[in-house]
Amino acid sequence: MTQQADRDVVLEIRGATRWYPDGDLTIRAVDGIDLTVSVGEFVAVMGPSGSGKSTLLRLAGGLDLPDDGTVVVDGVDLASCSAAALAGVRRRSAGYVFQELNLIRTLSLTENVALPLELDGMSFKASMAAARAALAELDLIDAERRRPDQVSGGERQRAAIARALVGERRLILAEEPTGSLDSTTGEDIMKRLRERVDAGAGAVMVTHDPRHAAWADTVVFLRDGKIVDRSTAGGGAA
Ligand SMILES: Nc1ncnc2c1ncn2[C@@H]1O[C@H](COP(=O)(O)OP(=O)(O)OP(=O)(O)O)[C@@H](O)[C@H]1O
Repeated sequence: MTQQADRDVVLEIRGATRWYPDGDLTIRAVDGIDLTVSVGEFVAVMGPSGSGKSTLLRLAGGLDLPDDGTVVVDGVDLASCSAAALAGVRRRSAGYVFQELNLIRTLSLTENVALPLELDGMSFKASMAAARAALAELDLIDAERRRPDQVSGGERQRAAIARALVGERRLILAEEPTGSLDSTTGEDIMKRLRERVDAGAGAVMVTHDPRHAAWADTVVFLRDGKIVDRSTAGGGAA
């Protein structure tokens, strides 16, 4: 692999295993998973309830650490990080779109998107400028001064994607990002996410909806914590 190719890898998971005690038994929520994601690559994760999708996403974002195996985000091995360094990776490298979005209700969309940068020590002025650029990429600049409850559900989703990818971040981890949106708005969100990935990010998205998975390049299917199938998807091609 060339150095250039190495730099394009934003997520490298090797043999990741995460287990939970369950009485006398052990639940292997994630059981020896390998997954590599590069810039420009969109991976959808599907599988039945309890198959390990959320656990895998949490490991990828450093919200949880594996009991075995390695997770490398943007060249940083998360196991070697202190708690502070791990928080830094979450602010600088990997952005998470939670199902419930977690936008702060009292802040404008720009302030919401700027927040991770400000927390990372960037000046107010520079972080607001970067937030506006991230909002503009998702066609939200006209709504930048509004608060989350003053915009549509689709606009809130787009703002959450902008926040996940503001600044230098190149990895977006999304949990069913279309939530309760109607199907037209849901498709629009997928299209935006696809465009943002094509512009220079890697994405891993957990979804139950095959129409949304069709926007990905690769779909991985989990069962009992293992990848049981990988297939090539349409990447959004009509
Ligand atoms: N904190 C925890 N403590 C104990 N068991 C857990 C914990 N988190 C997850 N599990 C178990 O690990 C397995 C995988 O859970 P996970 O939430 O990753 O599945 P999922 O595929 O995301 O499910 P769903 O589609 O229902 O959200 C399940 O058996 C679950 O009960």
